[in-house]
Amino acid sequence: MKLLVTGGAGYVGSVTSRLLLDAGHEVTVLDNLVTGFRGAVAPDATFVEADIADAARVLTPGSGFDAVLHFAGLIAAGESMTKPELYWHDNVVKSLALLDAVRAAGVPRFIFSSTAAVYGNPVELPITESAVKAPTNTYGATKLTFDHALTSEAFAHSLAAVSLRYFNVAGAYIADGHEIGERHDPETHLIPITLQVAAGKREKLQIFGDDYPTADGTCVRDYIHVHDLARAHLLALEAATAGEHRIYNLGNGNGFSNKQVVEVAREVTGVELPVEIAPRREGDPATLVASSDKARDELGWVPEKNTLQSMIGDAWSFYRSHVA
Ligand SMILES: NC(=O)c1ccc[n+]([C@@H]2O[C@H](COP(=O)([O-])OP(=O)(O)OC[C@H]3O[C@@H](n4cnc5c(N)ncnc54)[C@H](O)[C@@H]3O)[C@@H](O)[C@H]2O)c1
Ligand SMILES: O=c1ccn([C@@H]2O[C@H](COP(=O)(O)OP(=O)(O)O[C@H]3O[C@H](CO)[C@H](O)[C@H](O)[C@H]3O)[C@@H](O)[C@H]2O)c(=O)[nH]1
Repeated sequence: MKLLVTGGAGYVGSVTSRLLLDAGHEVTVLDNLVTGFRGAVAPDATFVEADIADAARVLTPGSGFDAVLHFAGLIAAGESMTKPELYWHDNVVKSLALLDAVRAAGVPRFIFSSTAAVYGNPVELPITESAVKAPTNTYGATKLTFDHALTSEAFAHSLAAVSLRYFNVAGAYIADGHEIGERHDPETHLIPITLQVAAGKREKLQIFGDDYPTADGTCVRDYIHVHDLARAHLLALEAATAGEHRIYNLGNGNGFSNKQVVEVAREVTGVELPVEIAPRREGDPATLVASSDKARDELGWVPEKNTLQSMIGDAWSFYRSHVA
């Protein structure tokens, strides 16, 4: 297929581009590099440095794209509480402009990076796709809003839309001579921050809150290896059906507390990581654990790298050779 990958200079988009290219697809990456890196774009993809709001430059009528995979966006849940306007603009206003361009160019399929953050504090665990959606942060609210836009787009204009609701993405793609991993600046995610401490780039790790209603008082998250996540996009492309908006949770169904993540990072890196308990971060739900049964049943998706050891191990390997 001829594919447009927005956000292909970022973490998940660059790994997925690699798998798409290796599967024989033709990939154009569109990214404005606001948080991404030119060097992360797959060398055998065509690169267009542009904003998604200007996607019509690439998605011209007759351009013949078979699908858009939309990874571009702002992703820091904490920042979305202090600078919400940035999130509404990038994740909704500009994403709607992208959708206009998709419609005008007649692109039949659209795969969207949605998030576990749409659910907020779950009423029941594990979280299924039909669970109550009550985001506790602006980031999740913007992603849910665009999910709604896709539902109406599929219904009204026969788009084959798929939203993949990722839980916490971790690890690096390390295969066939490629090493592609997470590189956010500033970094806000727990695992790479832990690795920065292990590498001596930060003095200590702050754990945001230890008074949550969880076994050890710290937040619990469901981590998914980026390689498994990228594979789900290839399956979603195959499954996308005109006039339907399909939605799938992608996680492992296992929750790990922030303290457990630190313990495994200590094992993997061999470094005694100094930790300080800090106040809660605004907008953080206590526990997020996925049910991915629907993705398993309908897409045939089975996560293969589902231990924290493998995720933190791959992230550490990438970090030492490419970031530190
Ligand atoms: N990383 C996670 O844990 C996680 C979890 C759930 C969902 N997601 C979603 O997955 C997607 C990718 O996440 P990531 O971790 O790879 O993020 P990332 O920050 O590494 O990549 C995002 C990319 O989008 C680009 N971008 C942002 N706004 C743009 C715009 N207006 N026009 C063009 N390019 C733009 C950035 O330059 C960057 O390269 C995001 O939509 C995010 O919300 C990520
Ligand atoms: O220095 C830090 C950084 C994070 N945390 C904690 O670690 C947990 C995980 O936080 P991350 O920032 O790594 O990830 P989030 O759960 O906030 O969010 C991530 O996963 C979500 C889905 O669950 C979203 O989609 C989002 O894009 C992505 O940032 C949270 O309890 C957070 O408070 C710390 O204690 N210290």
